[in-house]
Amino acid sequence: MAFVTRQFIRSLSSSAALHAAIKHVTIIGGGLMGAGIAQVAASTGHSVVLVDTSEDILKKSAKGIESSLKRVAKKKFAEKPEDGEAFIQKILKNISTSTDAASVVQGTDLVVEAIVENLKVKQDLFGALDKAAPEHTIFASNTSSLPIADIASSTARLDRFGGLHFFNPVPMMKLVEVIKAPGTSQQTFDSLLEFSKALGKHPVSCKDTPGFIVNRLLVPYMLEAVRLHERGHGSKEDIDVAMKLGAGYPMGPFELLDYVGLDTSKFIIDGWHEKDPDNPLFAPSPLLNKLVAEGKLGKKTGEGFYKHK
Ligand SMILES: CCCCCCCC(=O)CC(=O)SCCNC(=O)CCNC(=O)[C@H](O)C(C)(C)COP(=O)(O)OP(=O)(O)OC[C@H]1O[C@@H](n2cnc3c(N)ncnc32)[C@H](O)[C@@H]1OP(=O)(O)O
Ligand SMILES: NC(=O)C1=CN([C@@H]2O[C@H](COP(=O)(O)OP(=O)(O)OC[C@H]3O[C@@H](n4cnc5c(N)ncnc54)[C@H](O)[C@@H]3O)[C@@H](O)[C@H]2O)C=CC1
Repeated sequence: MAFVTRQFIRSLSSSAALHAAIKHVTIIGGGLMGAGIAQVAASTGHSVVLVDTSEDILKKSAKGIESSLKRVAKKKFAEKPEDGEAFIQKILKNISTSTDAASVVQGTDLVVEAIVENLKVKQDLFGALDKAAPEHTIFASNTSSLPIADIASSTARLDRFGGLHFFNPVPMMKLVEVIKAPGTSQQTFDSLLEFSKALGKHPVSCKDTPGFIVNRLLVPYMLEAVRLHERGHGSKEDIDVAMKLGAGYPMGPFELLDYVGLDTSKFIIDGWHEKDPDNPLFAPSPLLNKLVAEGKLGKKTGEGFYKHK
């Protein structure tokens, strides 16, 4: 009995220590998602290192974070703009940047990866980070569509590896899917749930199944919208208006595809099609492939299904 009690207290205190430990976060990938995750983590008092492959990309990420914070501050401090500026500067002070992931993970409690949606590239990154990061560091991927277990297999810390799937735009979207892979320990999963709550998000628990919850439903819907248009059964404008006014969605499927990025959408579809070639839900779209081949990747490049200013 005394043993059970001592063990129980020990497990409570070590789990409390782990929760308290998620203070220093390294975000790898400063694109749409990584910049948003960095913004939210810094805004909730975490110290953040944002990593990408070049200083130029990191400068663009920092600019994006600053303009997103300006939108938040404008609303929050409408009466006192000078307080808004101090609010922005305080948050920006919590973020530093680096192009050398291996050197910065040495002081981190949690790594959140938000790089390109490619299994091999993610495995190579985590394989290298596994050697550089301390024992206690938890690894998490923001993958939209890849199995967490496959990404984690490049490391020797399967118990300290899980999924943290955020939604775009991260500062606005309340949901985080927390994914427990077969190897993820309960303690790691609890820490990821706690971390999501500390960010002010609403976590849901997911199994490590294709697309988790949201994308398993969203991807077939968005692809079917593109196919409907490809069959000549509706203009993209009409389909978008129909889903906004008829189904209450904030964006139509073509607007959302442009917002997510057509390259990322194609990576997801191609990956699922390769694994399940006979499934008509994941059949590739000639129109989407054409736009990606032309470098029209959506909002981030100024043109996708639509032109963006
Ligand atoms: C086929 C393959 C497909 C694969 C897909 C996989 C991708 C994934 O893995 C998972 C995903 O993320 S899926 C995408 C999920 N996101 C959505 O569905 C977004 C839908 N859109 C919206 O919710 C609103 O249009 C939205 C919130 C974006 C904007 O709202 P509005 O339309 O009303 O426009 P605004 O008037 O500009 O904004 C409303 C308020 O939000 C503030 N805001 C917007 N963006 C912001 C940002 N980035 N940072 C800070 N604040 C931001 C804006 O200030 C405004 O506030 P108010 O002034 O109070 O109105
Ligand atoms: N776009 C979206 O709406 C969502 C995307 N995701 C997922 O998040 C991840 C990132 O997506 P986005 O931010 O949209 O992509 P993005 O293309 O906007 O950004 C990816 C960033 O990662 C950087 N990068 C690539 N390889 C790297 C490496 N080895 N080391 C460091 N940085 C590297 C790139 O330079 C780029 O800045 C993907 O796994 C995607 O599936 C998840 C939720 C929503």
